[in-house]
Amino acid sequence: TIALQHGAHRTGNRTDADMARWRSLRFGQFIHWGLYAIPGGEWNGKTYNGAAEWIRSWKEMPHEEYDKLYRQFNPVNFNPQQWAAQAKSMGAKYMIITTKHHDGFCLWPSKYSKYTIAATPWKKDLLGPMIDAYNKAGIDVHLYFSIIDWNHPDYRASLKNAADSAAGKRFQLFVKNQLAELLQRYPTIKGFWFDGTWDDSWKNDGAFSDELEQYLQSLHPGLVMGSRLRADEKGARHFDSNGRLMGDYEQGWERKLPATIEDVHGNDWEAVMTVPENQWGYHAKWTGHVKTVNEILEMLVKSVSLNGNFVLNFGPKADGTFRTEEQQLAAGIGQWMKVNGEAVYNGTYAGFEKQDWGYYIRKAGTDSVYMVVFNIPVSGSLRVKLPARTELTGASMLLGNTTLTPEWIGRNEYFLHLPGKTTDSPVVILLKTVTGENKDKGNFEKAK
Ligand SMILES: COc1ccc([C@H]2[C@H](O)[C@H](O)[C@H](C)N2C)cc1
Repeated sequence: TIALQHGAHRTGNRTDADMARWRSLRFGQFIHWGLYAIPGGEWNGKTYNGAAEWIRSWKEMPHEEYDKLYRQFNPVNFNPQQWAAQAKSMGAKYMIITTKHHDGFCLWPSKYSKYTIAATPWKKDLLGPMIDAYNKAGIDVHLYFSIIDWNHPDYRASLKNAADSAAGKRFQLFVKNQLAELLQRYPTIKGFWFDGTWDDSWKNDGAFSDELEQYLQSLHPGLVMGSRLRADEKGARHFDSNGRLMGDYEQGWERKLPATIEDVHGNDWEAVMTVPENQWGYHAKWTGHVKTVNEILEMLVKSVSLNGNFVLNFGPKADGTFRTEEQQLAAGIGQWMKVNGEAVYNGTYAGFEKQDWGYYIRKAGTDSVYMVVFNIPVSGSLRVKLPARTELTGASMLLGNTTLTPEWIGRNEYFLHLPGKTTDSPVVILLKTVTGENKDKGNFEKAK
């Protein structure tokens, strides 16, 4: 291995209570909200086909025009209690809010910048009421923070000369001050979700990112921060130059999921997902495929079955309301979660061989294994293949609490026959299993 000062400082996952809590929550809501919601992907009658929150980078969007938008930001319909109630009914257990996206506009009245909510007609802090409302609804809040800051005069993508280096140093202090300010103003937050850390100016100063992470942990012990913050001294990101994960969980799964348990290398991880193909901030005209409730549920269940968290993104409008599609998704997901959420919360990799009908999820540290069925076979019979020396002693569908009698079909395989009625939502079955050492004679004797 390569000797590293600023690589990973830990092998294996964090085992403390704060990380166990993050791991147990499994389902989060991302919220991208800021000035980009005003144009909503459109400018002067033309549509920006990229991500709406990147419109400032669009050549048809004059920077000075974008930078005046704060003068009209006035979310008169913003109702944080409604936001929190919607998230709670959807079944989200944590929320990640953009405190400052790449454009540098701060949703809180930072004393280190003039480009904040205080300069808008709304004037008031948006983060405080939001965090309070979500916490009151029993939902943890994490703060998204972009290192890239297109508004700050000292931001440099790369440091080419002494002047750049001096600006870079001022900018690093600005970042450190704003993050400390956020922790001081919002002490109940549980973590930072860093973004915008791919430029050379950041990548080439692994020492700073390492010291910053340790500084933030010292201010707020237990803080959960993913792998996007750090670079090691050789410019490696997410995984250090010895291939070891930096940060508390792998944070690279953006609009994509791992395929198998091998893909996550035993690390904690989180996937973040947009509803349309690639829009985080509000875009007036979604084009392309808009994901359905069942598609989102499958991504959530697949993530949990592979030991990960899943975060669904919402992009509120400039006035503070959510678009109909997002309201309907939240309601549809929540309906399923009300009955089946127990298979998601505290869910972990079951250690069973994946079957075609869907996903196994083990309730952390227990013998309770859930089957979440997305593909009901034409036979209506689900093949359940258990690890060697494991016996299936019972099964029940959560919906209607219907008991299913396993039909043993040899060694450690069983059929579960679903009752005739069809359904258009994933079916969750709770399995009761016993493992070799403490099982009765049962079927293994016959099979010998
Ligand atoms: C260059 O490709 C990018 C860069 C940044 C992103 C940002 C999005 O604006 C959004 O904030 C997402 C979470 N983040 C990775 C996405 C793709």
